[in-house]
Amino acid sequence: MILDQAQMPQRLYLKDSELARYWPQFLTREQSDQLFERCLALPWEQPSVQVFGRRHQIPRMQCWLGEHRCDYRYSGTLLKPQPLPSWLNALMFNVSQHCGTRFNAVLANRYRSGDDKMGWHSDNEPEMGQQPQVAIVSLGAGRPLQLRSQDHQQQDFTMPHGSLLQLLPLAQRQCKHQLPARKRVEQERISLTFRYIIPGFWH
Ligand SMILES: O=C(O)CCC(=O)C(=O)O
Ligand SMILES: [Fe+2]
Repeated sequence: MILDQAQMPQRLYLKDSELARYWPQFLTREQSDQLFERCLALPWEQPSVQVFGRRHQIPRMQCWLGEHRCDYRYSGTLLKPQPLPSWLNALMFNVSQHCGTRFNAVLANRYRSGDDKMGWHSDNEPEMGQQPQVAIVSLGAGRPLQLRSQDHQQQDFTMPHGSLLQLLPLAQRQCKHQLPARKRVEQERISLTFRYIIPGFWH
């Protein structure tokens, strides 16, 4: 993997193919602070999911929001979207323009401390279509997001307050990513992971 940091956005390549685009300072400090405060008031939940036949609570909080009929199937449960508040809709439009694609839903994740985390996965559920699109806006504590290819090359993104990371469809096909625990982090982190969902896929 090669990260080209010469221009904005920074671009990550695997051989000749682009995997990701990274804007370390997408939002200003003021915008990021205001967004973080607004996100705290979202209807957060900590659902239980079934993994290999056992139920357990996910190690973070989450909230699924989106346009009409953008249901998301996640570890055996079907998430119905909460309506998008106007400030989040405006951010989704802005992120869509930067990424050159259209998002219509967002999975918000809240890591209450460094103990909360998300394990290795790809975001390629069938309702995301053949070219799964995800872009992540990070707020609060800086926590590294790790991207690893099938042949175990790895790139870490530091994801500071107000940064944006676009994972291109190839990154979901060829790599996995995770947000590991960071024992010494006490501050909260919130990520807004914008996605495109085929409306009505599960109807
Ligand atoms: O919190 C993050 O930055 C990553 C979240 C993620 O990978 C996801 O929601 O699928
Ligand atoms: Fe993900």
